[in-house]
Amino acid sequence: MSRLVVVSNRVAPIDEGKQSAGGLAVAVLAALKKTGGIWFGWSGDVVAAPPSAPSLTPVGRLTYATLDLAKRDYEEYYNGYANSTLWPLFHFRLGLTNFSRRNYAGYQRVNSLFASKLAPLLEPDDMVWVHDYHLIPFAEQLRMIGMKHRMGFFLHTPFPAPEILVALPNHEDLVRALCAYDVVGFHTLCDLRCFINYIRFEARGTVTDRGPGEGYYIKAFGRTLVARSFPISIDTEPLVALAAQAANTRQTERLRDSLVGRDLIIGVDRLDYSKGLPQRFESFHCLLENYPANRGHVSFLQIAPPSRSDVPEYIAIRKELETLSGHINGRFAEFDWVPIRYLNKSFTRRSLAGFFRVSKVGLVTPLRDGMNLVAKEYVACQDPEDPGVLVLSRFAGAAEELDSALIVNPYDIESVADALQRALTMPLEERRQRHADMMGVLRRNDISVWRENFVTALTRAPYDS
Ligand SMILES: O=P(O)(O)OC[C@H]1O[C@H](O[C@H]2O[C@H](CO)[C@@H](O)[C@H](O)[C@H]2O)[C@H](O)[C@@H](O)[C@@H]1O
Ligand SMILES: O=c1ccn([C@@H]2O[C@H](COP(=O)(O)OP(=O)(O)O)[C@@H](O)[C@H]2O)c(=O)[nH]1
Repeated sequence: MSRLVVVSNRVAPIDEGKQSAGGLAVAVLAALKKTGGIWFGWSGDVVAAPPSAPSLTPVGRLTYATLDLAKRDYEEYYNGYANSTLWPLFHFRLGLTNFSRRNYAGYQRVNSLFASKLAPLLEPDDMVWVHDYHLIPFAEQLRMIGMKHRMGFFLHTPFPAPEILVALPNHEDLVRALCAYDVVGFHTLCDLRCFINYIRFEARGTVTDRGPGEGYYIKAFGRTLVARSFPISIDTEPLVALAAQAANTRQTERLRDSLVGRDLIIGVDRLDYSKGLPQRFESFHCLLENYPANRGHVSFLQIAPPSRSDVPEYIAIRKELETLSGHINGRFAEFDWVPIRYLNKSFTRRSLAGFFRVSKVGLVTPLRDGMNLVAKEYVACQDPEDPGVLVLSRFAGAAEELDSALIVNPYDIESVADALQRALTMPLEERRQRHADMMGVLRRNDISVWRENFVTALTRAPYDS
């Protein structure tokens, strides 16, 4: 069997005890732990003079190969083109999308640099699996320096509708670069459809259906590849076990004690404008206004670790949420009850598992999200005898599979408040049924299935390199 070489911008913290707030790192680590191989990417450090060779750290059957970024690369590639151009555009936020030629050049430069550093580590039989929008040109760059491996790409964000993508000055170059892979994977059928439509109507390529669940053959820009949806998931059974243990840890007990019998609504998200946090806070406000019996009886815990804190839009959303939570707490708090507990810090998976377990409602309301693993984790952490209810945005990739959640439109503040009220008062039998349906989904499609489906597709894909 070929060795798997995974390439992503974010590599999970090498100290596994540390929390890694970000679904890609969580999911890729879970997938790679089983197969072994190399995980290549940015170390997370920004330094004046990056060393020329990657630093190699073997951990069991897995070797981490990481590179530091120079300040200029961090600004132009990561903060710039990846997170100020592609991220907002791929989340359908044209109004927040900034484009500069300088950042685009930085993006290409880092992709080329990373490809040149990975090439010497590759063995002839390796399969290369590249992740996410930071690294779209990676395969093209590897092929330019003569690498002939099978190469797959998985996009962890949504793929935008072609009408939005064409606003990007270099959209054609970007999609041409995607076509340098042998397999291109998306979370949902909706993302896949957007890609197919671009190929058909903008790139004038051909698209052939491979049959149910198998995706499409794409012929475009002189190459043949497979495009398909592979909904990412969680390591379901270990998380179920962790949550059962975490139900009685000291920390979980402290949270439970602090509630003194009140119901808890929980949200856990990187502090990102795609997560719909201001609208979520407004919906909780609306719940307290429209259903006053909840005042003094329901608390909302929002965990929001800061993310991409050098990008101006992320600074702005942080300020906005501070104002909003202060306003809502000022309006409703009592001497013995604070409606919103808003925390800008991250927690370990174990802590989160316990917090999810004691929460009556999991509130996951992004305006757009590739998948949203928190939605799946919340469900897996419930007590099947007395489960909480997931309230889930229709715009999270997870909604395609978790249709037994209460599905909401996060822009419709009042209807989210209604869904919260319904969740808080839902009869036990209905909660159990919805939970069992969703657990069925999470057991059928866990992280191993995601990895195996992708790797199998890559092994069998047309290979014209
Ligand atoms: O690496 P950062 O800039 O700190 O950001 C963290 C990650 O955020 C994004 O995660 C996405 O991947 C998840 C797993 O597939 C998915 O559930 C979620 O909907 C996405 O937002 C980003 O795509 C990753 O590259 C980042 O590492
Ligand atoms: O304090 C935190 C907050 C989040 N996470 C994890 O970070 C991931 C977030 O992934 P998701 O797909 O929900 O969103 P992303 O941040 O990747 O956009 C999930 O596995 C969370 O459990 C964590 O470990 N600690």
